[in-house]
Amino acid sequence: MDTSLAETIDMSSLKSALTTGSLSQQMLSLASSTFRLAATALTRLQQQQQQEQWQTELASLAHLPEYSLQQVSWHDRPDDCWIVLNDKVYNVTKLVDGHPGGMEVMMEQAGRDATLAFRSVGHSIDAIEQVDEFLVGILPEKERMYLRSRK
Ligand code: HEM
Repeated sequence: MDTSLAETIDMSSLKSALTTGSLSQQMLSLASSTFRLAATALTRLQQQQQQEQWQTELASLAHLPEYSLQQVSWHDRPDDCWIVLNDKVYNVTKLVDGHPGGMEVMMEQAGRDATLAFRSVGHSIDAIEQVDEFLVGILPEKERMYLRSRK
């Protein structure tokens, strides 16, 4: 093959490879920006939904008395046992004896915030629904970690 023809072919295939490469890079970068935008929008939407859910829950709890963590800590005996779950205060005295997970685990949490301990057990839906019957109050706003009002 004549050298100048070979050079022309190589140059044109190189040019096309480069053009195709940069085009696919641009498409990749566009796709990744779109994905990032969609992910950000989804996160915002989830945060907004979570806020709305908290607002609704807060409104339904407005009638409850507020008890501070210090007040809850005074109820740390088997015959007077309170715990905090998700910023809400529960008088679980009647559950202590009959708790399916045992009295000891319950007493380890007596008078304390038991949110993480309760969650880490992986209680059933039934157990989570049962919690409501022991509800007696809510933490004051400055001590809440989950149920915050919109600022
Ligand atoms: C109002 C509060 C609570 C209620 C109504 C409750 C209810 C229950 C129920 C119904 C079960 C049987 C298993 C299930 O259905 O998930 C259970 C198991 C258990 N609970 Fe609770 N519980 C409460 C608080 C706690 C707390 C604060 C702890 C502390 C770690 C705890 C630790 C456990 C453990 C270790 C088991 C055994 C899990 C197993 O055997 O797989 N529970 N609870």
